[in-house]
Amino acid sequence: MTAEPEIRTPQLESDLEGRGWHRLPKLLTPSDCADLSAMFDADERFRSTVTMQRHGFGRGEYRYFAYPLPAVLERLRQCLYESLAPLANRWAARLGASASFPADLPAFTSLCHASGQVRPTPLLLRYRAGDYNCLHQDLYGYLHFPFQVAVLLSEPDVDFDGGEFVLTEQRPRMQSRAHVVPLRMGDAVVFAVNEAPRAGTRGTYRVKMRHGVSEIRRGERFTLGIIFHDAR
Ligand SMILES: O=C(O)CCC(=O)C(=O)O
Ligand SMILES: [Fe+2]
Repeated sequence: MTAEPEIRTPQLESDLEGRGWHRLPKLLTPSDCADLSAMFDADERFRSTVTMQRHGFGRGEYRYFAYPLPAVLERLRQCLYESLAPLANRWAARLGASASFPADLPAFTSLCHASGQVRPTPLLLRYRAGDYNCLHQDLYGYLHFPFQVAVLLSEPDVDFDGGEFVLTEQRPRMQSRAHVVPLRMGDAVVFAVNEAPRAGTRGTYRVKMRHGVSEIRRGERFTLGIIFHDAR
């Protein structure tokens, strides 16, 4: 991990408000990326494996980590949570939600566990030529943190072609808007899990976000997904 991730709050906040995503360049070093990708075959690290085509989720494979998480992931998850929790609370207030997110991840994890969401959600994804990830949301129960993070672990144009990270914003009474997030190896994207508040001329409205990955045309693409709420 590159020291402590540099999170510039005003930029993060205005990006998430304006378009639902913010890029964190070089969140992980190339050697962290290689170590994490290599973990894909370490069965003892994972609690379950999903073959996406079996569920109509797309094509490719992903694996949910078991607790305890690898040290670099645990540290990153805690540190990102702490940076994002104040904004999560501001969003909850604007969306009229009663949720209040504690300042640190162990406290939020305790809330998840108390409401029956006990299984870890961070995951490793592997795509090969022809694979893709359909637009979706990562909601795993009643409690959900409004942001999640994905870190690209492979290098575009070198390790793979295609495989763009995409997001859509579904806006009330308007056509959906699409985003393609430019990522290099080690870069991360912070994005809204579900609903994002947006300032309109007649007050705040809600935008529904979905994310996915376009088809990989060549090679192999790994991603680390960091979701903060645990699953039922
Ligand atoms: O592979 C990707 O870039 C997207 C992964 C994903 O869906 C996630 O991290 O939740
Ligand atoms: Fe996802």
